[in-house]
Amino acid sequence: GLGLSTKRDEDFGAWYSQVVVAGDLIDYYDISGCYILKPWAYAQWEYLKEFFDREIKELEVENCYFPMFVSASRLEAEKDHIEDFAPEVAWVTRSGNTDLEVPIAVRPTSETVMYPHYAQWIRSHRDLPLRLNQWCNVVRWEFKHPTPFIRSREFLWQEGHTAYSSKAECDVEVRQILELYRRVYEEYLAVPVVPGKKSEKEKFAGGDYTTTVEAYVPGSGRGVQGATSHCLGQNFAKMFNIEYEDAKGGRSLVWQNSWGFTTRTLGVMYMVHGDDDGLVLPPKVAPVQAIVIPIPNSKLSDEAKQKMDEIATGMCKSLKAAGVRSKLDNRDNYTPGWKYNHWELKGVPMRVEFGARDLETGTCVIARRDTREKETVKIEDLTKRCSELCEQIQKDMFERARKIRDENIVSLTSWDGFIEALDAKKLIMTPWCNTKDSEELVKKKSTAESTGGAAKTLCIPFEQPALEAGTKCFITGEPATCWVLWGRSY
Ligand SMILES: O=C(C[C@H]1NCCC[C@H]1O)Cn1cnc2c(c1=O)CCCC2
Ligand SMILES: [Mg+2]
Repeated sequence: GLGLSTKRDEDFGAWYSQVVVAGDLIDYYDISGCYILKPWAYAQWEYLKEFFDREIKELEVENCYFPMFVSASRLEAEKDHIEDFAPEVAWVTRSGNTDLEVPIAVRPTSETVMYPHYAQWIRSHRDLPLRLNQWCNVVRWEFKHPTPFIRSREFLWQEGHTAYSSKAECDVEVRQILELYRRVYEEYLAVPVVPGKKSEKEKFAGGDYTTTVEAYVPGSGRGVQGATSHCLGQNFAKMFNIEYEDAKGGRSLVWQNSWGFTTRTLGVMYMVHGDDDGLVLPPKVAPVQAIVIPIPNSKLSDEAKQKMDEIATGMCKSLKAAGVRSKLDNRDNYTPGWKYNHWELKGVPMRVEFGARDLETGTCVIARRDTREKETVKIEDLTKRCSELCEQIQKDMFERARKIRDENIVSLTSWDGFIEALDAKKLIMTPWCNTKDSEELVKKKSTAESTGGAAKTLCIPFEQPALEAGTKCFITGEPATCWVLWGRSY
């Protein structure tokens, strides 16, 4: 289309940078790694937020808001894992011309902000479970190349932080939340994900175990961590002394979870579904699902043109009444061609073309953005058809993405072909002995034997293929204990 000068298969990174601007999602900002979320993108974040917020409230989670500033003493309370993140922490060191006595950190995540207060609030088993969530921004001064939505120095997310009296309750909730993340991707963003457990090397170091939903970006062949739900065990309870008097009068430490998803979800969706004409939005998150474009021609009398506008306005009204988010583009300062290109760049799922001839025949044309198929319908059938198409397009986009994802996962039982598969933009399932050393070895070998970047484990899928007794780990030859999914990743 007019807006994109780079084709997706030519240079995926350049294509993506253009498509997020041409689709009117973001504007660049004068501070590196920061982006402006324009209304077209923010509305999509709101759809995801609306769904997830409603669902966690069903799980009796309550929203709250904690300060974005963290004292150095609190931030450094969790020595072990903070040090390898330290370079990412942004600090406020002065106000006006006056240096602060003690620098203050900007939250990169809120465990250390919240948990000293959890320790104050949780005294008795009657104070449990405590389930809080906040929708907010966080700042991480990343040094890797920033990518809109995927990696930015400030991003929006929700972070849930819960405390229970038993590990069993944590284990249940971890998976309930992970299922909600799967639904965010598969039911709203039409992006298939692999739910699974992170390896010891890849998990959140401060926690007990990490579960994740992993997506696949065909354009780059990379895996991407979609959202994470961690069981923290009692690690933070020990650190912050979050203990309570249990029913028998004894003292116990709480068990905790923390879970988050971010605006990265949107970037993954744009990468998976976008094409050379721009964004392709799944109807569930499309701010406009049907754009109605009347195409008057010069031969029409004024009253005929007036009639067309009235009918087109009526179409929008009827679509809205049926729950289809529609908009009328009858601006007289743009040509139909310009409008087609404009709304294709923005990824609007359906375009309704209404021309002079349609006025006589009482028809209009629906053009699908995903398949580009066109169909002529009677105007009285338009609303019903668009409602049906919203569901059909959502389903078709998901199935198409799943087929492509499945075609790009190969299984290997030895190192042979591993690098070739990575270079062919594949993800790789292998039998594995599940040790940190073997994962380090794969990272080292994949760095040494290719220029495309190291491979890491994305997750140990909960859905495990059969593992024949005696199967060997693909890299160490030791007995394999599971199948694991490898890939280059964002
Ligand atoms: O943020 C988490 C764990 C947890 N935080 C709450 C939401 C879910 C989950 O992401 C891990 N983590 C990632 N990145 C960083 C930190 C960190 O703790 C701390 C310092 C800066 C960078
Ligand atoms: Mg990070």
